Amino acid sequence: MNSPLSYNNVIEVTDLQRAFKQGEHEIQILRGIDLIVRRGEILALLGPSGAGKSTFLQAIGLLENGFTGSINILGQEIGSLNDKERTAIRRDHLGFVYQFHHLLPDFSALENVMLPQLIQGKSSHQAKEHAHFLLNSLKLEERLKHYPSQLSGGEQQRVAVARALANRPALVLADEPTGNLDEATGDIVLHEFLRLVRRQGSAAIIATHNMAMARKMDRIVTLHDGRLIEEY
Ligand SMILES: Nc1ncnc2c1ncn2[C@@H]1O[C@H](COP(=O)(O)OP(=O)(O)OP(=O)(O)O)[C@@H](O)[C@H]1O
Repeated sequence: MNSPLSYNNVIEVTDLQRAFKQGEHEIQILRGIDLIVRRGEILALLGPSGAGKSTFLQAIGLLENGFTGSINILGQEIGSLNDKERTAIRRDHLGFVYQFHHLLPDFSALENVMLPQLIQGKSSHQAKEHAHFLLNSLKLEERLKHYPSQLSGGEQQRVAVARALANRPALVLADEPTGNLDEATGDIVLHEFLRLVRRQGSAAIIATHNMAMARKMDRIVTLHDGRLIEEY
């Protein structure tokens, strides 16, 4: 079997479908999504509210079941894996940033960024060094010992970005990562997020309503009527 590192495509999605029961009815939200993302590519995911962006990100982030179609991550067909193997893929190859940061409140900024690395098996020394590096690059060197409640919204979201990148994932999934911030702060955080993602060579799919930022990414895809349309 090839190692995940030998694959050029980080993810291949084929005919992904998802329906939800709403009362008596079944509503088809994703109607057959096809998408290939290559290593290092950064995609903006657009679409009106309710189009299914979060549903799509949850499916390809292996956070939800109930889908049909195929998801292949670094050459591994997800449908053929057991729960333990899926968890390992999430831990080793995927990073997540949400609209609300979901930081652990009783852990400092530094500890929040160390934790995923410790779970992956890095030594405390390695994890600390890399967390320092990420938080310094996000201009949080003065905030390492602060707890989330002692940080501003923009700072909390920058810690969440550092945490998502801590294990150098091949693919970062971000669901409106700056949706909770004012526009100016959101622009700064998204700008720094993109810079770090590019520097470490991760691919990313970023759901956003910020068109100006979307134009700075490599590709723009829009969810419309349950399908993905590529904008050229
Ligand atoms: N668990 C669920 N049960 C029933 N319907 C659901 C469920 N999750 C999502 N939906 C429906 O699926 C549709 C798509 O929701 P989703 O959150 O994916 O949209 P979105 O594009 O991310 O929207 P927004 O930009 O507002 O976050 C919505 O109509 C929503 O009501």
